[in-house]
Amino acid sequence: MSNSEEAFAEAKKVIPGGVNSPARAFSAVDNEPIFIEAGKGSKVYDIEDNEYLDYVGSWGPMILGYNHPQIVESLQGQVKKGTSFGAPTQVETELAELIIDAVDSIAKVRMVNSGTEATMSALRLARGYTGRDKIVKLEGCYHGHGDSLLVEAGSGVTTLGISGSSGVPNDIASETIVAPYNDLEALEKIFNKYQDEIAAVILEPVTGNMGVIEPHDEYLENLRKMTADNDILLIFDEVMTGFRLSYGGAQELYEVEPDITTLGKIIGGGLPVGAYGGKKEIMEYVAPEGPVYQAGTLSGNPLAMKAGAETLKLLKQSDVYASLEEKGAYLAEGFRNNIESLGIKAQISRVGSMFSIFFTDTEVVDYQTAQTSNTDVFAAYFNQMLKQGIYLPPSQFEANFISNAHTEDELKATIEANYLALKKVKKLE
Ligand SMILES: Cc1ncc(COP(=O)(O)O)c(C=O)c1O
Ligand SMILES: N[C@H](C=O)CCC(=O)O
Repeated sequence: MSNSEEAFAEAKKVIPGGVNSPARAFSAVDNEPIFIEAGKGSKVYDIEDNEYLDYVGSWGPMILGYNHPQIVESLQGQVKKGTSFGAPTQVETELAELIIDAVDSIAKVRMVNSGTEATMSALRLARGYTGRDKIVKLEGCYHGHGDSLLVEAGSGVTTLGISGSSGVPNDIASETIVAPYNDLEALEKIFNKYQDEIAAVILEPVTGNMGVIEPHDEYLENLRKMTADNDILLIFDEVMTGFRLSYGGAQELYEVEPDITTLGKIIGGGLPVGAYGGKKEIMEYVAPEGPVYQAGTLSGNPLAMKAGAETLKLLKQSDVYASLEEKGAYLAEGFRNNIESLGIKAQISRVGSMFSIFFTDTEVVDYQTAQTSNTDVFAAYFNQMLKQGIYLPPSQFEANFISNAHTEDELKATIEANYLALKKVKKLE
């Protein structure tokens, strides 16, 4: 047994499935998780000190790479002062100001501890503000594990083929209406049927949790118009895309402003965090200013705020987004050349530094088409990459992330590994 196998066996005795989040389980790729000891830049090291070039990035937060010296230093400074007070600190205001400065649609923002809390709270706020109960979510989008949002969810729910409804009261699930991504006609029908009952539409503006899928041209603009025309709030879940696709997130990239935005991942610099923000008149509904209650013992935790603020300051000062776009384009072109020269049924989907490979020749535009990808081929591909020391998310229905720490040589090595892995899996098609 390897050290990771032993560690996994031990973990399974005391933790359900041996993992604290199902997405880490490796069961969809017929393998077992690697136990990580450390990370530095673009690399992670397992408990046997094997080195992996990493494209998981802690599922998104590590845009600057692991263990960035300035973030580590700022955390050390904060640890010495104290790790939690349950009282206001100035660093909460600092991070809020950085977010508001970056994201035009946010006038006020409330910090929470995870992306799940952010989306749950955003829904409660939308319901409290509009006085309506129904929510529209899009198939294959994942917004964390809140009751209202597990219906037809992506990420681990799709990876593990879980229905999403076990343990969720019918009365709650029935308030969620599901529509396909990239399909305005379906939404129009829903709006006509439930016109005065829908509080909000929530979506990942660019999806990552059914693999990366880009919105069709003008999809987000038209969605904005349709929701406004029907007095329905538009919630962009930018937990993954916020500060990832550009400093102002997907909404800056596509020039569409939602009413409420949810954030997480990058804004905590690798510590547990979430946030939701939006227009002033909507955010004024949040307690103690307004009637919508939401709270948290560790909300605005000074360590998370410090790491987040330091990360945003580093991102703001640099040309990181231009560089990530270049790296993403280089990697995607290399992968596409490999696919073409080997004649494999696969496609690369990429926006900025988020990308996925789908093993299908059907154009992937939504949840149904994402599911045409051959997950057996994906599993074999994943394992071939891992053997070559490339650590990818262990699921077809996740996004890969490039960080600012990835070098040109590392990207080149990844393209070479991709060629060899594709060559090996070709016979499985
Ligand atoms: C788009 C999106 N929303 C919400 C979440 C939930 O965030 P968390 O895992 O921090 O609860 C995630 C990731 O898990 C996500 O990718
Ligand atoms: N897809 C999820 C978030 O983006 C993966 C993280 C998790 O649920 O553990």
